[in-house]
Amino acid sequence: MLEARNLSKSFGAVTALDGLNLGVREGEILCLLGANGAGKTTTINLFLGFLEPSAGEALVDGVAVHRDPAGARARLGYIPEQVALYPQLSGLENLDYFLRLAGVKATGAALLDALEAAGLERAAARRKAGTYSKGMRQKVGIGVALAKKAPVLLLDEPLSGLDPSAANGLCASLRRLRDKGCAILMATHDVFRAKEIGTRIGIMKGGRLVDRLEADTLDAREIERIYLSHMHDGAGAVMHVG
Ligand SMILES: Nc1ncnc2c1ncn2[C@@H]1O[C@H](COP(=O)(O)OP(=O)(O)OP(=O)(O)O)[C@@H](O)[C@H]1O
Repeated sequence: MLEARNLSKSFGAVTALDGLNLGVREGEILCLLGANGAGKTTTINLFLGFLEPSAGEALVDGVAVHRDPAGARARLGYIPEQVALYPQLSGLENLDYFLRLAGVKATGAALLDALEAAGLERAAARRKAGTYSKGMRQKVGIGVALAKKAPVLLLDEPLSGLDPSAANGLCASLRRLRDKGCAILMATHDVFRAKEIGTRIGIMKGGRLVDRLEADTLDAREIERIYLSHMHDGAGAVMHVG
């Protein structure tokens, strides 16, 4: 559903992404770990069509993003680190607005169902979004993806700043989406949550994918040890699992 083929991006002299190859299938969660500046957000922005690749291509459900950004975006749900909502509108009205922008028609009942499935209670859905916590704003973002029936979900550091209960709730929503067949790519700094929900984990460094791990073959401490070994040595690509 998601594929990067030799995907590269430079900003002037800075190589943000250097020949990235990765794929995410239906029902998989790929978690990207990496230090600040490793290229995680650049990867997500290339899939979203917010950036043009310098070389290679990003594909969403077989659609090359740089050739058909609107077609690719129609298949995507996106949760940035801070979900921006219109503060004067309720969560329900925000959802309605974003879906109309995406050209998706849904009844009020379907919108409330999507928000409820994303974990936002009905009473809260009718409150102004200006009163929402970060976790509640993210639930509206998940609600958009659910109502759009987006087959692919991109998340950029969605866990940072969430309290443990909100983080648990988000992870539960992501697992449900995965079980329904959604392909999910998530950039995160949280090794332990990556182990908990990831099917696979990619470790990025200096714009390159330097390792790929199968999450269920390693425990969180081993993943952290491997991650730190990459951060602390100057070695190139080492593949622990296919
Ligand atoms: N618009 C831009 N102009 C110039 N350089 C950029 C731009 N966007 C990203 N970069 C550079 O590209 C590199 C990769 O940045 P990116 O934001 O993708 O990293 P990241 O892994 O998401 O980091 P973080 O964990 O801090 O979010 C960094 O060196 C960054 O400074």
